[in-house]
Order: sequence, then C-alpha cells, then structure tokens
Amino acid sequence: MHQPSSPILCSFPNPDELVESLAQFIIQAQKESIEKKGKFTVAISGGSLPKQLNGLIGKRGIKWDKWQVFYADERIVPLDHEDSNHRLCTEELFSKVPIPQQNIHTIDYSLASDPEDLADAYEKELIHEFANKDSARFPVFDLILLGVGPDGHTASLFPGHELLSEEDRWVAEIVDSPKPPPQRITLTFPVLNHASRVAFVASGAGKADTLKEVLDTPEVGLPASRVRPLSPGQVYWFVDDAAASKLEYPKTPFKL
Ligand SMILES: O=C1O[C@H](COP(=O)(O)O)[C@@H](O)[C@H](O)[C@H]1O
Repeated sequence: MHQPSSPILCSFPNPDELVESLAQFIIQAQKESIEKKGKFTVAISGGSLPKQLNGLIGKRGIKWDKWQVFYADERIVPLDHEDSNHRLCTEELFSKVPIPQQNIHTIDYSLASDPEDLADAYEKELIHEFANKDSARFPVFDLILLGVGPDGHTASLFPGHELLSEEDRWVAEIVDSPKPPPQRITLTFPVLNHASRVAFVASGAGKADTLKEVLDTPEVGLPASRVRPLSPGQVYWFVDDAAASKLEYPKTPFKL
C-alpha cells in the first residue's frame, strides 16, 4: 500500500547556499532519471522560483537535450507577456542554457478563447510524453518544482477553490484565480501527488508565516500542505533560514 510521504525540510543559511544545493539536487535527480529511462521529465513553476534555478547555469553534468520541461501552472496570456511563466523561465534560465526549444512544452495560446480547450490540449501534450491516459492513470514526473504563495497556494491551486477536489484531469483551467491574471491552467493534485520528487522552494522572511502554517499545521489543509506524493515519491522543502525562522517542523541535513 502506497502511503503519502512526509516532507523533508532542508534549510540553508542564506539564499546563495539554497540555490547551489537546489542545483546539486536537480542535477542528481536528472542523472538518476536519465540512467533509468534516458530522459528527465520536469515541471516548473513561475513566481519567485525560476530565479532560484540559476545555480544550474553553466554547471557541468547537465544533459539539457534529455530534459522534457512542462509548466506546473501557466497564465493564459501570450508567451511573451510579462505575466507568462514561460517568459519568466526563459529570461531566468532557458535563454542561458543549451536546452532545445522543442523540449520546452508551452501552452497553445491560440486556444485562449476557450480555457477548457487550452487545458485539454496541454493535457494531451502530457499524454503524448507519458503514454496514454488509460495505461498510465497519472503521469509520474521525475521532478516537480513548486513555489508557495502567501495564501498557501501552489501552482494555480488556491485555498478553498473547487479545483482542489479534482480527481480525474491531469491539467485543469481556472478562470477566477484570486491572484491576477485570472485565467490560468494548472497541474492537478493527482499529478503533483504521483511525482517521483516534488521540491518546494521558498526564501526570505516574507515566507515565514506561510511556511509555518503549511508545515506545522498541515491539518488546516492549505494547498501546499496537500502536496504529499505517494511513496516512493517524496516531497522536499528547500528553504533559507529566514523563511524557516518560525518553524517547529524538524529539519534534515541536506545530502545527495
Ligand atoms: O501565481 C503564481 O504564484 C506561485 C507562488 O509564487 P511566489 O512568487 O510567491 O513564489 C507560483 O509558484 C506559481 O507558479 C505562479 O503562477
């Protein structure tokens, strides 16, 4: 019987050490995945996360051509719009590393007039990558990288929203996001909770209250608390000491 995993919390004295350790963790995850399956499937968030991936830039041992990148959530805006998570990830990372463009799976903005169609089309991209939906009930990402907002939302799963109870779809649209822009797509909880590894990344004192609620009182049920991949999947929290300053949750020393 697969049980949900308990989060592993790794805290670092400063943002630079956090960024460097996160890069080492990601490189190790891609090494293991490529050895097993010849590719590395990863989902990336927007917000403050992409900047924290800059420890990957210029690192040896990264086989960028083996990465297949999806977005954990995306705003329904043109790909070059300032609110686009793809644009942000491109500025912070993809424009600085030799990843083939075709390995980055973006939304099809031509479907923007019908968010449900757009979400379904993105789900089809996943189905293409992860085999068909009947044989694989949910995709198993090698790594999903998430942030957490002040209200405890993650990806575009917001507290109290009906999408929190989605049990079937891999990708869903949201047209009433409390944080602008209102129209988005997001991976659903079943996808987040079937990943091999999920890594949350949070830094700065501004995240301290949120982290306390998410990790010390998971029974409140904030979206970020509900990301608990089934074993052998594992959820990690990469934070700096400022973000961890109010936590009672036990820390684990970082090791690869
Ligand atoms: O709107 C979003 O917010 C979350 C959290 O962002 P942060 O700036 O507080 O880290 C982000 O993870 C998500 O991808 C984004 O669309």
